[in-house]
Amino acid sequence: MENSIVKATHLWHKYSRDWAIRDINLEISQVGVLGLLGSNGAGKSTTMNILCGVLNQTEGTVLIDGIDIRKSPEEAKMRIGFLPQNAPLHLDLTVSEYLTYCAYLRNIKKQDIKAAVNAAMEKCGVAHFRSRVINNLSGGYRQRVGIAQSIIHRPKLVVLDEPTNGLDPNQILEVRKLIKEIATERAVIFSSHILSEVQATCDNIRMIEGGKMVFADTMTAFNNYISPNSLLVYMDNPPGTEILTGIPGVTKAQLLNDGGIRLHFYSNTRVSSQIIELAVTNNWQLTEIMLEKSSLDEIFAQLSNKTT
Ligand SMILES: Nc1ncnc2c1ncn2[C@@H]1O[C@H](COP(=O)(O)OP(=O)(O)OP(=O)(O)O)[C@@H](O)[C@H]1O
Repeated sequence: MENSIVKATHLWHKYSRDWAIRDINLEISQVGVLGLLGSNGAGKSTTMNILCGVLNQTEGTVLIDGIDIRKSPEEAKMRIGFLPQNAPLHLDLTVSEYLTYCAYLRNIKKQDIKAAVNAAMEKCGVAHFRSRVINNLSGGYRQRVGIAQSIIHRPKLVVLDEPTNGLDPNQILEVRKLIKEIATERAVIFSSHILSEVQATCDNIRMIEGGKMVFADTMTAFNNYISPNSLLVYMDNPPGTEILTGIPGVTKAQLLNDGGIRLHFYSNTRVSSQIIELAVTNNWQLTEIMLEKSSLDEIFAQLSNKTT
């Protein structure tokens, strides 16, 4: 049987007194993007640094392509590309000088360096800036160069720690597109504290909160899990709550102080269209209807409670 690209088992880490991460397990066997979502201080960077062998875990094991990163770090790290939160760029070098330097550090054979640098520049869309000093590139292009250094040795796993942080909306879209492209050939782990960012980029999601893994599944399962299950309705001529709770799928109708009604319903039921149809038929004079979405904090809280 083929080895998993990465398999982390029972990872615990303590910087000083408190545990920064507790019993994190993670396995990737396929190419694609896995999103590591968590609020600030949740433990994402700690996990990523351990996966990349930059930080030694207090407990647990990390296997990269079956190789224990603590026992055979050089061999394991040949299979990993890493873009830490602060990209390790040399601002005074040109793009091609910097990537050539990275290729040397990655022990690429001398005769193969030029081709490796060209391939990484092409893939990341920076070939036309090969002679430009990195200091003179925009944030988005610097991040592309950071991603280029992470794939220069064609690793099986690329780990990107908050790669879109600090970029403007257009740059974010471009970097997301690039991440998806590089993930067609390898496994990519991508961290963010922004839910929409992970939703837009990832096939699978792992959520960390308070150092613990609180959700591990596909993005589709996550979206189903967090799909809204309440809506707010405002009507000038509302019916009694007993009529509303009689609508198939509605579990509870709650009168609000501002005159609105909060309707709770089972997910996957088409309650809003039923309300609209009934309001027209019965002259309830519907003025406003909107789905209520949980905030990320609420989702974290729900998931954390579920697992503790
Ligand atoms: N070098 C360190 N020494 C002591 N504590 C640390 C160190 N680095 C991180 N921590 C603590 O470990 C916990 C997890 O931090 P970590 O940086 O892994 O979180 P994160 O999810 O990456 O957050 P952010 O998005 O803010 O970087 C936090 O409580 C943090 O304060």
